[in-house]
Amino acid sequence: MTASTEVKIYPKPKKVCKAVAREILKLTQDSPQQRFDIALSGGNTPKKLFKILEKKHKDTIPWDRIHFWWGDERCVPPTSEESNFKMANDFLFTQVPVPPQNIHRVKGENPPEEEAKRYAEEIDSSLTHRGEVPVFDLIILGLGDDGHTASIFPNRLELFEEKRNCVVAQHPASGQNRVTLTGKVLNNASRIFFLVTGENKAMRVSEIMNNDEAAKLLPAYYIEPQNGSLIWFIDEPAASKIT
Ligand SMILES: O=C1O[C@H](COP(=O)(O)O)[C@@H](O)[C@H](O)[C@H]1O
Repeated sequence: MTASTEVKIYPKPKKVCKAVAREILKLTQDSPQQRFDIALSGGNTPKKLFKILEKKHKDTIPWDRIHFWWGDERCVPPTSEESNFKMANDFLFTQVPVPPQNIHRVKGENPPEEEAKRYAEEIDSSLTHRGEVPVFDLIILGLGDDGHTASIFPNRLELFEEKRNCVVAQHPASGQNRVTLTGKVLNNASRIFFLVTGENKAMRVSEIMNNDEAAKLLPAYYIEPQNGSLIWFIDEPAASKIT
């Protein structure tokens, strides 16, 4: 964790998600006329965020200017309960006026390697670049219990040196294929928000925040935007072991 990293702690997951939703509103309103590219995280944590975006900001966020992407996706059909797209579709895209052409999903039903290549090309042809690396305006990340982020797992730390935008990675326990952005794309974002809630994340959060030796094995520790900002939005249970 560097000195420029901000850490915001809230009593409950709902407050965490309300704060992130307000930031998204502000960021998108502050860039009038421009498109705004957001990469979403998967897993369970963003569900509350999607509900709040719909409930509180349906009429105020300029949905037509936001393009939605994913930091990672499970290689499953879009109808699967495990699909990160399905979660966002059920709780956000079917509830707010996002133009369908602004939704850039990873096609989890395609052969994984082909899809990683196709998604990398779609990113390259749609986003602006800094150097040769695409720039997301905002990437929202989660933290797995094992310290993974996006689908960069602890056994794949070399993905922070990878030259491609996207690769296929396997979940270490289930072997499930995932398509994930690589470290160079994550760390080239203009902003990264970590959204972390729950006591089960407390140990990993404390290792990262305290710069413990153990953190060096955790992919989330290597999230450090080179030309952007990093904010951790955490609830009190997840922050409870920070010393
Ligand atoms: O597998 C995944 O896990 C992480 C964390 O998920 P959560 O359920 O603990 O919120 C998530 O950020 C990642 O995108 C996802 O595919």
